[in-house]
Amino acid sequence: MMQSLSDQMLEENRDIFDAMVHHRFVEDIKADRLPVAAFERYLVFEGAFVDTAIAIFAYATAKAETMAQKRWLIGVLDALANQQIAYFEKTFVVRGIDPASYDTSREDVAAFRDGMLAIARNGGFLDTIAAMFAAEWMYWTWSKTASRCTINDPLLKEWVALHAEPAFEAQARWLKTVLDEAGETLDAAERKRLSMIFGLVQRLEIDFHEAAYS
Ligand SMILES: Cc1ncc(C[n+]2csc(CCO)c2C)c(N)n1
Repeated sequence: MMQSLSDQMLEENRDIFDAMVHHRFVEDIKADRLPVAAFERYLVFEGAFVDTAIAIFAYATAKAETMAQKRWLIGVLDALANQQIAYFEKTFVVRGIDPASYDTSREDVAAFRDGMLAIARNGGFLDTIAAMFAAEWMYWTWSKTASRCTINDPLLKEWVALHAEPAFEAQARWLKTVLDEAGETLDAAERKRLSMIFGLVQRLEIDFHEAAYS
């Protein structure tokens, strides 16, 4: 039997995926030593990215092939706008963070945003699904481990818990299933191209998470 497309993507990009799930940002969270300044910088960059994710999933919704896919993606959009964005609105108030005083146009942060947006705007439906599978499978993987660690900052603990919970797992698994079903009828070149998107996203993610430190 042919290997599933998602397994092929994970296998071909194992080194870069492992580098991201063991990034110092992740290791610092697991050891409960993420510097406050790094967390707050990350929160501003990440809040801006969640706004971008709404645009990415809106492109995916427009390009979806079936009504079942559109219905699922509209659910994702609802969760982004009403749960994820709400988390940032609350967090910025509680911590007295002014997002306008941070530079979200810096190169590493912009490269992630523009790279993800370009895939969604210029690519086909599966390109966006591959990119978001890369982003979400990676978050779910490290958050599952980190959620079992002691995290003293309640807002950081909440953010990690959000990505370890069943609703987020279901979202990551949905992306995986879409890829695996489509992958059965794709030729080797197309499967390779989608796998390379997975790798590109991990590289952009590594730089994005490094940006929290400077
Ligand atoms: C930098 C960065 N990369 C990946 C995720 C994972 N993630 C969590 S929610 C969401 C969008 C739709 O569910 C994505 C991609 C993140 N939050 N931030």
